[in-house]
Amino acid sequence: MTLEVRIAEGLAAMGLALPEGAPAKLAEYLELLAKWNKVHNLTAVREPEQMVVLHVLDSLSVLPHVAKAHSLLDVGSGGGLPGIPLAIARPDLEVTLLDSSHKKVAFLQQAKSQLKLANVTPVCERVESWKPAKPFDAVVSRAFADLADFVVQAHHLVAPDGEMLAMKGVHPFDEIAKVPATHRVAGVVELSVPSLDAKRHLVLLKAA
Ligand SMILES: C[S@@+](CC[C@H](N)C(=O)[O-])C[C@H]1O[C@@H](n2cnc3c(N)ncnc32)[C@H](O)[C@@H]1O
Repeated sequence: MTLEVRIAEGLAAMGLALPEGAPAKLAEYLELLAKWNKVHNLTAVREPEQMVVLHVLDSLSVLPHVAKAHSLLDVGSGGGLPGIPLAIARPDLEVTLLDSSHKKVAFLQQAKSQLKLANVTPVCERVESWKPAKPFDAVVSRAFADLADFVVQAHHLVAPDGEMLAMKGVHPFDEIAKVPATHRVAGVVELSVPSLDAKRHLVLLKAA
């Protein structure tokens, strides 16, 4: 089975209808990530089936929860996760990929140009000191920081009626207890990722 067919199968299992050509582009992204990974060590996940599940399908499990957003910031994007799969799934969504590592952002620039992702903007900055021209409707992170640090470091980047979304594994009860009083947990959604034998939760945070 090709990567593209495996991705299409996973998307169908999740009930996600993506634009024409998206599975091929997602496969091209994984191939580019695997190629760069040989030299630059961008992600510990290297096996193709694991890349499909842990990178593409895991990232896209967030898609229904950013349906109303017009702009999205991926904080600590690394190799572009979850931001690049979301940008491929939603060409109308303006996606900014932020990372403080020059090496990671060089890869994100390459991915933008090779995959022709007109809606993607890579940025090399530290999140806590970055001052963009406009705040974002959705500020998302995966494997970036605990909830309290995510709120403290990234809250200034969220539009007044926007939302922060943190991708987590098991229900993060302990982290939720430490969310600063400036913010409230608006919801904790259990995410379903086909072929993944582990828990996934999305924590939604809003200004209190
Ligand atoms: C564990 S990686 C996660 C990458 C990606 N989100 C994923 O799920 O595969 C965390 C990333 O956060 C970036 N990072 C750490 N501190 C940062 C900061 N203060 N501002 C921006 N990026 C930061 C690191 O360079 C790294 O690429």
